[in-house]
Amino acid sequence: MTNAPKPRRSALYMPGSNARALEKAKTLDVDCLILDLEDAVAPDSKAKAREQIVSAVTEGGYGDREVIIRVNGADTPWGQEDLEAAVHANPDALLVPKVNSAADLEQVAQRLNVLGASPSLKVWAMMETPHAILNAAEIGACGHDARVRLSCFVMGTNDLAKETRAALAPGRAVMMPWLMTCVAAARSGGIDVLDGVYNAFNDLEGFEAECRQGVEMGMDGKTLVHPKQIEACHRTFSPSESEVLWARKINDIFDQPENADKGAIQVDGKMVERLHADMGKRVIAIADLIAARSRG
Ligand SMILES: CC(C)(COP(=O)(O)OP(=O)(O)OC[C@H]1O[C@@H](n2cnc3c(N)ncnc32)[C@H](O)[C@@H]1OP(=O)(O)O)[C@@H](O)C(=O)NCCC(=O)NCCSC(=O)C[C@H](O)C(=O)O
Ligand SMILES: [Mg+2]
Repeated sequence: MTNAPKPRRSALYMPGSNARALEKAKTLDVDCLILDLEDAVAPDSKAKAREQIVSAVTEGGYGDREVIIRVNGADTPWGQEDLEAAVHANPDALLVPKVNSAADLEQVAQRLNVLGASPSLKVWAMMETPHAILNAAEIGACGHDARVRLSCFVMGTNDLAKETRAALAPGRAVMMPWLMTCVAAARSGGIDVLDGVYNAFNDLEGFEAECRQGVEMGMDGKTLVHPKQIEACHRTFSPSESEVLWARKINDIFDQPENADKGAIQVDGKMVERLHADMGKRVIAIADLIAARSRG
């Protein structure tokens, strides 16, 4: 089954130890918030960050933003307590770091059931290790197993660079095979996939170029490290007016009775098939959902 369309253009990380950021997030026009207990939090601050995240999520105030808690891995001293706390807080999803295989996600799913997690709680997977890339197909296939709750991949390009020693350079040529493998694996499992972060948050030109690259690759959105990045991210990942007009036009044409028996037609000098109309339906659905938001 494929995820229902949902705007996930932007997913802003913030350290759970940063109370100001957790509060400010309530005012930011962002689709998803990733409240981090993992790499953005120093070991001595893990307990405080966990407490702050639980009380922030329990208190609420994040409106229609999707709230995701990134826990520490099960093999760390904090993983089990993070999972318990996150189940108690009941966000929209848990983000599991450094997933290596489908078995890793199955273990998390079992633990969530033991802890009595709400059926609405989803699981997102960080794709950021060499094993994750090599096992991307089996991890993506978890999208078809409702017990595993998998709904989204998040690319971890910093960890991929660290683990492989590949450069995280402008253009990302050397990362491209891994990124596209994960796009294919996500789609094969019917789930979404978000691009990695752009660390140089003051370089908005470079950031926007990387957003455009993500759109071309088929990413659903991008993970962000700073509020400055939200505007360019939404500008790039939102369907443009001309894309929406085109999508409506070809759907209207295929809906006309005289085209009921046609599989391919000519529109404005282009060959258009029903698969293009289906692609357009997704564009229209995402555009309508963005427009329906009170935050704009
Ligand atoms: C990078 C930062 C440490 C910079 O922080 P700071 O120097 O405080 O920024 P500013 O002074 O410019 O902040 C201006 C205002 O914006 C708020 N702010 C800043 N960042 C955030 C944020 N991420 N979320 C919410 N609000 C934020 C400040 O509070 C200021 O507000 P105000 O008080 O009203 O003036 C910082 O941006 C930061 O911590 N970013 C997130 C870092 C993070 O979470 N990293 C982990 C994920 S990245 C990763 O590793 C992905 C993956 O795993 C991989 O392997 O690639
Ligand atoms: Mg990482």
